[in-house]
Amino acid sequence: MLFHVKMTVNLPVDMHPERAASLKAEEKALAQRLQQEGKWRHLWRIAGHYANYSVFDVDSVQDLHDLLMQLPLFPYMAIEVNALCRHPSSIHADDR
Ligand SMILES: O=C(O)C[C@H]1C=CC(=O)O1
Repeated sequence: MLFHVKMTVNLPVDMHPERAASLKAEEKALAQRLQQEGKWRHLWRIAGHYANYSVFDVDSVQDLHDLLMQLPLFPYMAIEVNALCRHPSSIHADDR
């Protein structure tokens, strides 16, 4: 199942810079692992924002929820989820 996810990061202004750097490093490591595993299919920065558009390929809504909740930056993100299905005019056979 494919999901389009928007994540907007809002770190507290008073968060210690070392804590912020540590969370970002943990997030990056997990994000890259999930990309290598094929679960995090796309990761795009939204220009001008500390936010991203992502596409996840997971087995269920529960899997998506569990994945998002384990992200180190999860407590500091506003997350919007949209489920995707195949468009009848798409020429890409790997859409699903
Ligand atoms: O930077 C972000 O958009 C937040 C988050 C998503 C992946 C990652 O490494 O950090």
